[in-house]
Amino acid sequence: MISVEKCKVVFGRGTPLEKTALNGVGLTIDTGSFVTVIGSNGAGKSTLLSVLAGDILPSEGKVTIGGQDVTRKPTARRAGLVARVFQDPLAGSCGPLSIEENLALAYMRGKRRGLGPSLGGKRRDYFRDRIAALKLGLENRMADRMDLLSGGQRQAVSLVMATLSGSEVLLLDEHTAALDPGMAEFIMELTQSIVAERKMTTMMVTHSMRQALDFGSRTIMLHGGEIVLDVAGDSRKDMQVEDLIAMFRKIRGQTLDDDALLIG
Ligand SMILES: Nc1ncnc2c1ncn2[C@@H]1O[C@H](COP(=O)(O)OP(=O)(O)OP(=O)(O)O)[C@@H](O)[C@H]1O
Repeated sequence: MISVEKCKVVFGRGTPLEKTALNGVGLTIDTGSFVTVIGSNGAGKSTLLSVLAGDILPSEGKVTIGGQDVTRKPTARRAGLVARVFQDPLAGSCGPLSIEENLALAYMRGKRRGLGPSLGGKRRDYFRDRIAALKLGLENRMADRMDLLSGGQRQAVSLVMATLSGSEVLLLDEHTAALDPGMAEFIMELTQSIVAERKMTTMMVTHSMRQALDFGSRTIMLHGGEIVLDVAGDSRKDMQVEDLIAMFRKIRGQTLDDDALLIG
């Protein structure tokens, strides 16, 4: 289970540019559930994922993952618990290293051993099998540098990487936004099968209302660093994109002029 209690993140505190990115966010996510996160630009979505990943430590509040208090633990100390896939296919993997080396690094996340044992024969076969399962032909390119792959291929490998260290939490930060529609669809299918198979607790940030409703079982909306909407169950099942926008307007009492929210 993930638990976020009264989390506050303020950037540039005490300066003219001070910005409260998260304003006392509270959230509990059951183990194995898939939550989609929407909200206009600057709402605090990436900041929330960063707080869960440990890239940003909140100034107030508490974060618990799988019963462990990780509030003050930086990324490296929760690496075995949380995996993240970014919008930019170049982020989250190492371009100059081969596919195989990237997989080995991902496998070692959160473990206290050198890289050597992770590239032994058995492990190599396992990595190759996992990449072959993508059906992109990348199993024949295991020694190729990651930066030779297309954006979609790289996101597919990144998703496999996210599953290798046994992390229980998967954070997806607009991970299909930079892909063409066909590849985005493929990556979402892959995401769903990985999440279902590995039973990872998943949070997916998206600007697509369609994606937000089509995937997962719960949708939260952030605005101004606060959760302004949290829908699941029957009230979400028959919800349409238009309903979501109407709810947003009702809650905030303002018009929604962010076209990005309507995409998809
Ligand atoms: N490192 C930082 N330094 C200063 N301000 C920041 C920093 N990171 C984020 N912010 C600000 O905090 C607010 C929340 O940013 P965040 O990236 O979480 O929004 P978001 O909902 O992910 O937006 P987008 O959809 O545009 O990616 C924004 O006003 C942003 O400019």
